[in-house]
Amino acid sequence: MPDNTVVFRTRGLTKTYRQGDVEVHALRGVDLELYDEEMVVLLGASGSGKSTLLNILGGLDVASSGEVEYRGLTLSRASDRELTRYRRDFVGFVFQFYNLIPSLTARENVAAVTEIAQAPMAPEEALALVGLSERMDHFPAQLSGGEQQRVAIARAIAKRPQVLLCDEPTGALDSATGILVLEALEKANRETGTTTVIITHNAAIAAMADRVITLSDGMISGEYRNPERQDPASLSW
Ligand SMILES: Nc1ncnc2c1ncn2[C@@H]1O[C@H](COP(=O)(O)OP(=O)(O)OP(=O)(O)O)[C@@H](O)[C@H]1O
Repeated sequence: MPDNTVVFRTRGLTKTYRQGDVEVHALRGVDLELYDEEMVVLLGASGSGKSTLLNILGGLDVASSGEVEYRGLTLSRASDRELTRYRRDFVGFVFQFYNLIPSLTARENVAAVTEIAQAPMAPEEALALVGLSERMDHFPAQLSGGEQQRVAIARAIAKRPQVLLCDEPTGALDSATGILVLEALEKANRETGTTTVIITHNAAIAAMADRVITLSDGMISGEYRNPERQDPASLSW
């Protein structure tokens, strides 16, 4: 169960992209708390700023103004070197496209990360957690899209990250396959206690979260807590 320890706190977060003379205000003052072990779904229309926010939380990008803290570490004032260490030690990422290395098996794709982590799971344990014990020696081209995404989840969780940031993890999948991927994320969150953020424009996914945050035009426009989390198997879209 999530507790009330704050993991992330943002204050007045903005991000402005400049393209020639045009300024795009991707984030326009985001104040947010994320708590230890919780499962958050971040909903919003295309262009609302979801990926921008996730990338700043994950130390892949920096804000234009405002503050972001991760357990007391001020990411908004961290050096590139500190951000690299933060990402390596604390953050797992899952993206819409799986970014697996085609010449390595599922097990080897996961091992490529666990070899450089401090106290990782065995690749076999991470792959079992996402239901892929029978597919460990397959190459990405021999796996379905949903299986490849589950390998990507195994790779992200095998280093036991404190936070798991998922950007449209089911965006490239049909609904039945997407649900298997969400089940893998649900199980990983439940069994490892990793604070998990899933961004999506698919409102049906919100029911599996502890808490749902909505972004519109670069600002938080809504937030609520589900009385209980729905099993992803019961979702449909
Ligand atoms: N590198 C960039 N340069 C310029 N503008 C950008 C850049 N990245 C994002 N933007 C713009 O910032 C705004 C927010 O983009 P962002 O990708 O965060 O939205 P999103 O909610 O994740 O959208 P989607 O669901 O389509 O991925 C959009 O208007 C986008 O065009």
